[in-house]
Amino acid sequence: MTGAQTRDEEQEQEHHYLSETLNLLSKERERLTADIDTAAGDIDARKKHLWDNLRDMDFAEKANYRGEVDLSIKLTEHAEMLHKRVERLLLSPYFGRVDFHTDGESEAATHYIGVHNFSHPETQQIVIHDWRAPVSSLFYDYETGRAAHETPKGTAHGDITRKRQYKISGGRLEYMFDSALNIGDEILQRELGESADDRMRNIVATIQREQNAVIRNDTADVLILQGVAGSGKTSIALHRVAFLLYRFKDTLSSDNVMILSPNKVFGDYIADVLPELGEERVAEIDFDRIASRFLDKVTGHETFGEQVVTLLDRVDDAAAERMRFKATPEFVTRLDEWIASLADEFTSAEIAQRTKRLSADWVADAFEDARAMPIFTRLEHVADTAVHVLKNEVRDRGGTWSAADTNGVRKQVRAMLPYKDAFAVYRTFYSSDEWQDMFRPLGKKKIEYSDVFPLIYTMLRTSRQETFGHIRHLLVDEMQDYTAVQYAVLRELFSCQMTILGDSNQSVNPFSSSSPATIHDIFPDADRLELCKSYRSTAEITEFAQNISRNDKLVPIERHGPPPRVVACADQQAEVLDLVDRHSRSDHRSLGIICKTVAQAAAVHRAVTAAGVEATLLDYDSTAFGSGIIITSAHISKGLEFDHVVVPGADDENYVSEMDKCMLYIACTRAMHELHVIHEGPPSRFLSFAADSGTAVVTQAAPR
Ligand SMILES: Nc1ncnc2c1ncn2[C@@H]1O[C@H](COP(=O)(O)OP(=O)(O)OP(=O)(O)O)[C@@H](O)[C@H]1O
Repeated sequence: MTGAQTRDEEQEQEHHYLSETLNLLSKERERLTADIDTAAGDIDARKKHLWDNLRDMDFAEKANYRGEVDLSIKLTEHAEMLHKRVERLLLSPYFGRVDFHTDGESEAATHYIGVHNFSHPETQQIVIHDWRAPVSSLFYDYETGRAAHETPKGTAHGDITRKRQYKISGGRLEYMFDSALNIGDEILQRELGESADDRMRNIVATIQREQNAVIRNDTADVLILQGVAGSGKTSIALHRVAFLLYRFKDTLSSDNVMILSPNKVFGDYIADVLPELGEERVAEIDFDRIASRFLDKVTGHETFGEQVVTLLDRVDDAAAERMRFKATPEFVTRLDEWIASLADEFTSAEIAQRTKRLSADWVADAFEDARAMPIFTRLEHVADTAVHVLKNEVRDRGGTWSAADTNGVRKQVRAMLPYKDAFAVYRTFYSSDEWQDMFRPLGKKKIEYSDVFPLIYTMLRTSRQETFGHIRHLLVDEMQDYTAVQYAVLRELFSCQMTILGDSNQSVNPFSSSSPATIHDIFPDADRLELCKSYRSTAEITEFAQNISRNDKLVPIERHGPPPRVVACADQQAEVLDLVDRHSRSDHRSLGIICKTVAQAAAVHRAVTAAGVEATLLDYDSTAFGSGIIITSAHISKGLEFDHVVVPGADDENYVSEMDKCMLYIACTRAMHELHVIHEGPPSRFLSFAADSGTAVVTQAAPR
């Protein structure tokens, strides 16, 4: 009875605290709205004044006035940003509370934790702590009992006397839990049980301790994160970016961060996480865009997607061998050695202009002086110096110097190296008998994907190129799909901190994937962390996927749902339509129909839309994720997730190779709540476990 009363009292206190907080936030919103309106009026008035008096102002006055207008605009933008934060806090001001009794103090202090910091406008006391503040680590890293956190005065030791979690939506307290543990399972279970959103969402209220260690690692220059499917790698990496932006706010801004994502759809899917965390979106790039930037004027080239499509269609042993050859760190070493040896092929010769000459010795000295430069930049330097010297001599004697003279000198210097450009250097790398089969262009003007990054690397190492000098943190997702030479390219382009994450079980190209150990060899000083708990899927779906491709380190979350279904059917299209119908009658929102290839996905899309169902096809040209029913290939579905997943075409003739097995694994691990795998002929060999292990319901579709 007393306990119940206490609980009631506590509930009342919490409701009271919430309404007080909302009150303060509302007042702050009003104040900011008024500030923004006044500032907007002020800017308009200043602009008008400037316009009306433009003729009477001198240059300095105009510049001064414009500076003031710019400053007012910046201040207004800042107020608008604060306004947005307050609006967000009004919906859900906080999600956690920690009461911490610092040693030597008379009582415990209560700290509420939310997505943003908020201080009382009059007393300046902190009402809500930003989740990234040092004190908030008490919430993520400790159970009740002894704990410590950093303060400006040093480490504060003491006891956590209470930990509480809240779910507040639309400004209403939906539920709260006291938990002695790290982050109580109940809220986590509820969050995970919800429907998938159209976009990736933030997980700030339920970050787990091992995930927090990744987020708050602020010392690693390069951090390599291996994590099983659904372990929160991508979410955690984005929270880590938000944390670093907060932690280093004086030196790091969103303009200095870039995400290297597998494709544009994925970029769109994750685009909201940082804004939800109060940070601006950051720039994105993918390897295909890097390839276009360097190669568009040099040669046509296969894309990664095209390579995957070709491999899924048919594995050509010779092509596989070429991929393997170019995927290793040793290959980069050989290419480096080859590039370093180019200087030995330079033969200095006399440079002759109409009336003047420079001796071969002069050229050799100029070439030697520029030894720190990449070879083609070095040649340009020699040519520039020669032009400069000769031009001055000619002009000193009253002669004239023309563009043709400059070109003539350049041509002569270029001819001292037997290679016209980086492409010629790269082709010659394969001229030995031993390696000549390793370079096989796809026709006259197109190179294989496996040559794309070796060639770009050769370009970067043989002449100075524009790099991403302003980027100070690069996040690389799907690390297993990139080869050593791609990492070497990244190192040339980005001399900055990196967070590199992926899962070796989800490689899409078995001939050119990299393990965390290989990547660690490339970045020997990197910190290596691992996430083994899988959060996305029910335990049943995770167990099913484990049977396709086992990872003994994986720990499934204890969340249950219906067992996956393996359905034999006579008419696959009809079965897909049945499942679409069944999904539309469920409480869940998203359905992913994931095929092995884009061509298969396009065929299913045609059939489904012909039956009047609205669905989005995601192929290699897609740029946005979309919502509702999505039909795509396993490769494109990487990183995405859906409430329900249907995998059509799970026949033995379709899923047969190691690469197919990877695709099947990726497709199945996209499901959060329900998984249906369907086949018309004999089921794939990778599903043979299903019939006898009891990890799935194996059924025959009802006759139609
Ligand atoms: N601590 C957490 N609290 C709530 N949800 C979580 C947590 N960690 C992960 N999740 C959820 O698990 C799912 C998988 O997360 P995410 O996509 O970041 O994982 P991943 O390791 O990148 O997956 P994959 O490699 O399979 O694409 C998401 O729905 C995410 O919200």
